[in-house]
Amino acid sequence: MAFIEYLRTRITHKGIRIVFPEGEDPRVLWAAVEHQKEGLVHPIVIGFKNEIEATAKRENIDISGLEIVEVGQFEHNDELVEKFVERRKGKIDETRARAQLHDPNYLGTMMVYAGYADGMVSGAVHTTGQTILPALQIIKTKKGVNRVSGVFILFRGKECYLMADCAINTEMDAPTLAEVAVTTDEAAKQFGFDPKIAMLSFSTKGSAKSDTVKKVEVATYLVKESHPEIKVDGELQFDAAIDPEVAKKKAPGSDVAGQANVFIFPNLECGNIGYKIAQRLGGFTAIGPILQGLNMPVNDLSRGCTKEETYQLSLITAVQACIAKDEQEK
Ligand SMILES: CC(C)(COP(=O)(O)OP(=O)(O)OC[C@H]1O[C@@H](n2cnc3c(N)ncnc32)[C@H](O)[C@@H]1OP(=O)(O)O)[C@@H](O)C(=O)NCCC(=O)NCCS
Ligand SMILES: CC(=O)OP(=O)(O)O
Repeated sequence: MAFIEYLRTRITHKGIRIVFPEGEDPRVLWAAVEHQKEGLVHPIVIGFKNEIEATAKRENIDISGLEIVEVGQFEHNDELVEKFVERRKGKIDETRARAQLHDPNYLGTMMVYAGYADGMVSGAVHTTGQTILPALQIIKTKKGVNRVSGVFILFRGKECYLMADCAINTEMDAPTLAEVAVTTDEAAKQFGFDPKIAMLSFSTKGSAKSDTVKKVEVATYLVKESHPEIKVDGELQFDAAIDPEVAKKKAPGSDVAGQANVFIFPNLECGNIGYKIAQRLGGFTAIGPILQGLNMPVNDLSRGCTKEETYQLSLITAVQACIAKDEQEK
């Protein structure tokens, strides 16, 4: 089954509400309306009604019946202000909280936090920092997770891979890198993969020596030690990770090299550049960055995303919301 079809089968709860804070953007509006037509996910768009209507008219999108929340007009705004101040415990006062809720990303994030939406997708217009900072401050990390990171799912025909961290952590030491591997393993399993994780480097099994190679080697050790059940190996170059013939030469005996489907990059430069090369030169569809380690599903888009990628990321967000509901019900 194609990956997107598979995702649709994972929407196991009715009426999952996904909020889109960038309702004026044509890609976002198209994705929201696709959900409305399909009926699997209930979209809520944030934005100025007249601008949303103008986009709809220009792009010939039928928005009749679409739920629109105007910034500053949300009927539960006072409750959101109160909950925002309470959550930030002394870091924000009522006046600033009220003003910040005019930022659609803060409004959308607070709607998720307060239970008026089950997940949020933004970032088609805003930078990653603008999109995710409200989630880091308000939704916060899950118990046991120190750093949120961003994973991409890349697919081309039947080929499907995960790559992380492509989005968030500008500085990563060995324990952070190990945590990215562990949370990506969990995400991969949630989306139906049998993860085999390559901890990437410019060196394979000690072929080069440097502090950054050592960092990846230590991170691999930390994952193996803390989670012996995870299939992980490193440090590996990309060719040794993906090509069985190269793996035989560079990493003989490895049960991951040559067959990896999850790639953990040593730093954010590699991660962000790497996924974009696969997308732009390799012809892969890239869905993400999917934020891992947050308490509730909030996901970012690249400003270069297509309308289809926007729709696909919101489908993933809805699957994460279903998983969260299942966990709550346990
Ligand atoms: C994510 C990012 C915006 C965070 O900004 P920052 O200035 O480092 O954030 P701060 O250190 O001021 O922390 C702000 C809050 O977020 C939390 N935080 C920051 N990074 C976090 C992370 N990776 N995981 C969890 N929480 C995090 C902090 O604990 C802090 O919470 P608090 O206010 O409750 O104490 C920043 O790291 C960034 O811009 N990353 C690169 C994003 C990017 O452009 N990627 C490329 C395109 S995808
Ligand atoms: C994920 C990412 O790179 O986002 P943007 O292209 O918006 O910077």
